[in-house]
Amino acid sequence: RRSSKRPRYSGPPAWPIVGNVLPSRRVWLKLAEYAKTYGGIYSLRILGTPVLVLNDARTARGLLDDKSALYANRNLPKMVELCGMDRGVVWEHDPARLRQARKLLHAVLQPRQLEGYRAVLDRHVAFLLRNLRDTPGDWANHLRSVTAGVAMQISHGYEIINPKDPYLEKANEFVENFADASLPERWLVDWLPFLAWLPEWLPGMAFKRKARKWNAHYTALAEEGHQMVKNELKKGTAGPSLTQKALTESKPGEYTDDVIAFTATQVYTGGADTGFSTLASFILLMLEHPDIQLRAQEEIDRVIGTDRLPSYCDRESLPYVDAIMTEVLRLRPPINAVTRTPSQDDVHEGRLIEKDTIVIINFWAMLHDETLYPDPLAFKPERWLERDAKTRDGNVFPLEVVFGFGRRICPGRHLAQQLVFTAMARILAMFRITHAQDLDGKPISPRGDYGEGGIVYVDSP
Ligand code: HEM
Repeated sequence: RRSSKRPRYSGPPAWPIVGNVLPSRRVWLKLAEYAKTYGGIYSLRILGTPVLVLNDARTARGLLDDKSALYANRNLPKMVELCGMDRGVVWEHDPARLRQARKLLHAVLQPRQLEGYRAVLDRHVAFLLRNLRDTPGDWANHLRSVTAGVAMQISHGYEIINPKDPYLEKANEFVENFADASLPERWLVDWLPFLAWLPEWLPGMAFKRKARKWNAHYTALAEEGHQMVKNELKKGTAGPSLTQKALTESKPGEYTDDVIAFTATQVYTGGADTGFSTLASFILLMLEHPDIQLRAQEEIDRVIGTDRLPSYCDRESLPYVDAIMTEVLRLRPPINAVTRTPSQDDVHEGRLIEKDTIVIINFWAMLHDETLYPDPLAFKPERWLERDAKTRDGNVFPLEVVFGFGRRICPGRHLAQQLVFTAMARILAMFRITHAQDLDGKPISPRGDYGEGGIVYVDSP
């Protein structure tokens, strides 16, 4: 494998055989720390697998935007494959199926198409406001419901009325399984794929039984959702959705049933928790920064008045609220890192990047780069009102970074901004976010612990 004489990117020293050892918790922090010594792009080797880490947005663009075809794949973790979770979008590795899936998502999630869902979005945000008014202590669940509700409405036209809805519970179970299966540090089989060939009855093979169970669960969920829309179409009651559009408006053979079913299911995977994570971070940050909250409320009162609620169309006239959204996503990106892999050997800046290298895109490091954002751990929306020459550069503006790069850029980025902006602006217009109080009248601080998975959200509000 090491036959080429071309130099490779250097990186931290590695142990023989095992190579570099990374922490199992918050690996992006360690990777960002290494960047201080080894720069915006450096290499690691883990159990013989070459790994390249991208820590700065300009370097990432040079690879992922400029050579987008070469870096369009994600390396497929063996556990994800065993679970059949490579069907859909995120881990889809069949180029023809991926093309269909991305085209379908684009057909529904591009800004012009989203206008058709504006009323759906406003209705779900209205439920959110009502729920927050009635039971504010349950704010995290209410935030979860709004993002889940919008995602399901768009994927299947499915209206969640009851939070204990059995289809929603199944979808949530899938999201958990999906996040678990995607964590490479959890599964030895990701690093030693031959384990997948050993019989299931051997000790240490529990992962195979789990994979079989999760595979069946995912298949049943995708088929159930798909069948539900087909039945509604037969009855003439199907509302607009990605599945309805694909089944009724596409040319024959444009999308297979299988691609439609799994792509629709991944709208929920991609959209529900990322939106929840962002809104939960927003609530916690507003609680910590009452001065910023007040300034945003003053802006809303001045620009919108009190006769109506702000909407997405007001984004340009509410620059401070917009800046809050940007800064929440910069400081607490819901996805801290993702991976890609080159489909063949590449030479970049005179250095060899071998085919099948795991390329880690470390969004966290990019969004906390102190040369771009001084005092990077502080929440300062005003950075985005007075953007200097460095941060005015679209290459490094957080909303151009946090949704990824190249061919696998987040297809839900327009929907995400519409939903998150509308919810933030309306919450600010309607409520003052303050600490709950205990029986003695003392303020209770939420713990606000962030989880560890692929999507990082507040586990214990
Ligand atoms: C604040 C909200 C969101 C953030 C920060 C976010 C961020 C991301 C990122 C970083 C990626 C990986 C991009 C890459 O590899 O370069 C991604 C992929 C994806 N996102 Fe989002 N996302 C958000 C909301 C959504 C929504 C609302 C949807 C669906 C409606 C969605 C659907 C997807 C899908 C399906 C993928 C996989 C695309 C692929 O692999 O080709 N996301 N997102």
